[in-house]
Amino acid sequence: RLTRHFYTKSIGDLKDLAGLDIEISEYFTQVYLASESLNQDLEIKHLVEVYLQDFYETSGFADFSDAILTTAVKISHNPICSYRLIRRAIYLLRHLVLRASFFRIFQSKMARKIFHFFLENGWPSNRDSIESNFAILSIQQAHAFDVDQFANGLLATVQTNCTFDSISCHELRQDMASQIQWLEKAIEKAENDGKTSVPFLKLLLRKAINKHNNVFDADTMLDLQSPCFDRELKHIPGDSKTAKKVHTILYETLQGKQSVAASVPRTNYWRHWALCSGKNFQTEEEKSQLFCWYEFKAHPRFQIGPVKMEFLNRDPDMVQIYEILSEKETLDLIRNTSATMLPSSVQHIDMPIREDQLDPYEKKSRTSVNSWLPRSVDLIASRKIEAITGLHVAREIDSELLQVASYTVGGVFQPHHDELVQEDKDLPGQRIATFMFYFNEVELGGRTSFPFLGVAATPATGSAIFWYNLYTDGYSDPMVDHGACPVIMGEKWSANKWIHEQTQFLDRKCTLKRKERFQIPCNGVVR
Ligand SMILES: O=C(O)CCC(=O)C(=O)O
Ligand SMILES: [Fe+2]
Repeated sequence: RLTRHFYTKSIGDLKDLAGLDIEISEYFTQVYLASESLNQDLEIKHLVEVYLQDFYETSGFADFSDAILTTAVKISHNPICSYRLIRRAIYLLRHLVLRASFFRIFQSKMARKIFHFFLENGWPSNRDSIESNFAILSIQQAHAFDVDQFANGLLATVQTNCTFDSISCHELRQDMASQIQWLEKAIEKAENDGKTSVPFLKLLLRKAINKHNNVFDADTMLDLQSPCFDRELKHIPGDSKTAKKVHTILYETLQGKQSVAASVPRTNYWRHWALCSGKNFQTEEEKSQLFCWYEFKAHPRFQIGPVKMEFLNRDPDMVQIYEILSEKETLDLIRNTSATMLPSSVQHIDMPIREDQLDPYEKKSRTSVNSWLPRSVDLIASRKIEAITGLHVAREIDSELLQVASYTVGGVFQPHHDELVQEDKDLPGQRIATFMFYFNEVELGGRTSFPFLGVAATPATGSAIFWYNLYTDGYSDPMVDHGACPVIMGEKWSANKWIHEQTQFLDRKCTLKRKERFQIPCNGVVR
């Protein structure tokens, strides 16, 4: 193997770890119940107890609605279970295995299996720990999840069996308001689970409140990134419960639950997050232009098998095309990709605010793994894109290789524009259009939001979304910024086909008129 596992970003790697963890726990349970051998080393015995308690507290009782999925999949699909799993591996399992007597006591196939697994794939590292924190905080931030409910396992509308313990709550503390809320939760949890020192947490909380009150400024309260509460906090237990987070106020404003002075910034982050949790900002007038239809004219083949299409937006036109790939085709493409995925990078990021003003967890603009499929593999998909869009796609000069990406729980791609920033001389022109497939349905979250259009697309198996990135004059259309919302539960597989402008020139003529848009026809008719 050339690469280590990416436990927090790659769903396959995470499932591997979950599978191993289940086997380990079953084995430890047997040993613990059956033999006296653990009494030879009381420290190991204690570590095994702690490990098992952690396992049974979370994954051990994993019992989610879908009976078809294996336990390892259910665990990797749940952000809280996955978070606890990664920590169990980093802090508890490593401790255990590194003890000199481990292999003496567990001279078994299982011990060798553990050893080989981590030798081959690498230990979950400090980096995995940071990334899993980031994942949880992305979910919390985008959805304004209440700390109390989130810590007790509520994910939007789904109550799960996994919860955060006092150690997790302590680790999840961030700046200001979030820090205070997580620390209060950590104290509450520590009073019951005894895993962390309550006086220590109280000290941290006192410090956090002082810091908050020092930084808090009522006049600039509604500034863009204020991570504060809406007032100074008193040093009395539970005071923060009656204060509102400025984040929450802004969020509720966008949700339409509150109206706040016009000074509230409407940056695309806030809109992005609100879109992620189901809000829509299109006007009634805009909505009245949307419809779905059977397309049977774009290509002769659609005469006998029309495709289901839907306008999600007009001007710029953005469509979702349904059931364009069969389930088998999506599974084949996933299978062809899985072995070669590496963490995604970005060429640039179109941010409304400067990088140094961002919270640490906003800095990671794209947390997924991806890889590119050879042209021979994506040919069927490319031909379908050609039939639907009327663009040239299949040849080397027409488009980039199909980029398949997958996201685990908490995986995001912050809002950005798909245009190429540094024009690559080898590539024939700008990315005139994007055709993006969804290979699966996401259990919860994972939409693609278009903050400026005020609409988000929902992943549906075998469907795709399509839009033009450029005006007909060749300049980029800023309205089609878009971002991937955090996956709350499940996993997400999508694939981008970036179509280049050069070979389209006979069919998509450029114009001298400024800022005119390409239109997507409905059975040959444009507006
Ligand atoms: O996966 C998504 O929803 C969006 C991905 C995207 O925008 C990209 O890869 O450029
Ligand atoms: Fe994109």
